[in-house]
Amino acid sequence: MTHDALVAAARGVFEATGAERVDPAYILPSDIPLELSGEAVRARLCVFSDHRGNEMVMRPDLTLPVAGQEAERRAAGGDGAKAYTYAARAFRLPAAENDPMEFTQVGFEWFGKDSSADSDAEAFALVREAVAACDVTPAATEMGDLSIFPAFVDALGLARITTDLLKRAFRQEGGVSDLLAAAPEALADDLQPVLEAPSSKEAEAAFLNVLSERGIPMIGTRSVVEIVAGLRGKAAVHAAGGVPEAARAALSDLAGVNCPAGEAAHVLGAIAGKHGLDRMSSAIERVAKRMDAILAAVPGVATGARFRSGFGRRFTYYDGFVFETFGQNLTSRQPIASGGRYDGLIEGLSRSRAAASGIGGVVRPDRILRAKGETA
Ligand SMILES: N[C@@H](Cc1c[nH]c[nH+]1)C(=O)O
Repeated sequence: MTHDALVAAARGVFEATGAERVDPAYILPSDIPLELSGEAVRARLCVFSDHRGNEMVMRPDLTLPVAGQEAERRAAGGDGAKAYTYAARAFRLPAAENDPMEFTQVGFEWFGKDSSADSDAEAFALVREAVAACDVTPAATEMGDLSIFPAFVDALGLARITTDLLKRAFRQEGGVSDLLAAAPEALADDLQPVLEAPSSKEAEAAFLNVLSERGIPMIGTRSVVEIVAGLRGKAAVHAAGGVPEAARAALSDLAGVNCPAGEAAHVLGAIAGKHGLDRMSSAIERVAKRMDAILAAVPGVATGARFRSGFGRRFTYYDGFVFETFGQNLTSRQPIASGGRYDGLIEGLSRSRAAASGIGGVVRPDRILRAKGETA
């Protein structure tokens, strides 16, 4: 199959569901993709300045601009369940040397459907149908659920500031282990003005000042806003006595979960039981129901599918079920298909003027070609 034939095959699967075809804005103001991309994608955004000097980004995926349109539509009074589909170009600096900077994603986004284990499974199965239509055999599948960690943290009954800091740390690769590795220490004296600043703007200015006095350039992919929020959070947790030992033990058990997907609910349930976290049961039940529904819809997926508790941070809009499917001849950073749930995104993008559940998925025909050992 050629690249065009793969696009047509995948598109046929998504259009057969009756979803509406869309091709939203190519160019977005940089703040939204910067805020909603995980560190791995943020470092790969194609950024430029427009004629007024505003920082803009070529869309790194289709979920963001499609959800942006939907947020506008709902904020203007639109409602109901909506399904969209696209076969469209997206832009990212390459994840591996042989990845293109501009590529096609064929996918769909559903808004306002009920958020349930069954609709999670339905979305996953639809992506797998598109993969099958491309005549490629998946080599492996990874799954995760970004609602599990916050649910564990809530069940621990910690101080609000500690809860917030842990949830924020979870969004960053290695963030939780950094936090749990050692009790948070008091911050260096020269950072006191950052902590004492009356507003976050002044705290950010104070932080930049410390960097320039220490002669440290501002590099890396974390924004000043995030760094300052992290520093202030850490200091507050330190003042509150750090993360209690029992919570550390529960969270480090959770962080280690990496098991066959079919065993995930059992493994999570055992950890919750061991640490006396009864309030976890509904989140874990959903993992169990979802897996049953996936196994029923996609026979054979059980072999080679894994569940990892830390999986799924390429975009920070994800807040529930997430998955990636892999093929041959590609690295672990190059899924041929991926997707997930983002029930909070419409509310965030519309600044709380609207709310709707969301879930979607894509296939990458260029990578499928490579997985099949063919060239474009
Ligand atoms: N936009 C995601 C895939 C996705 C679509 N909908 C939900 N997730 C990506 O590019 O990886």
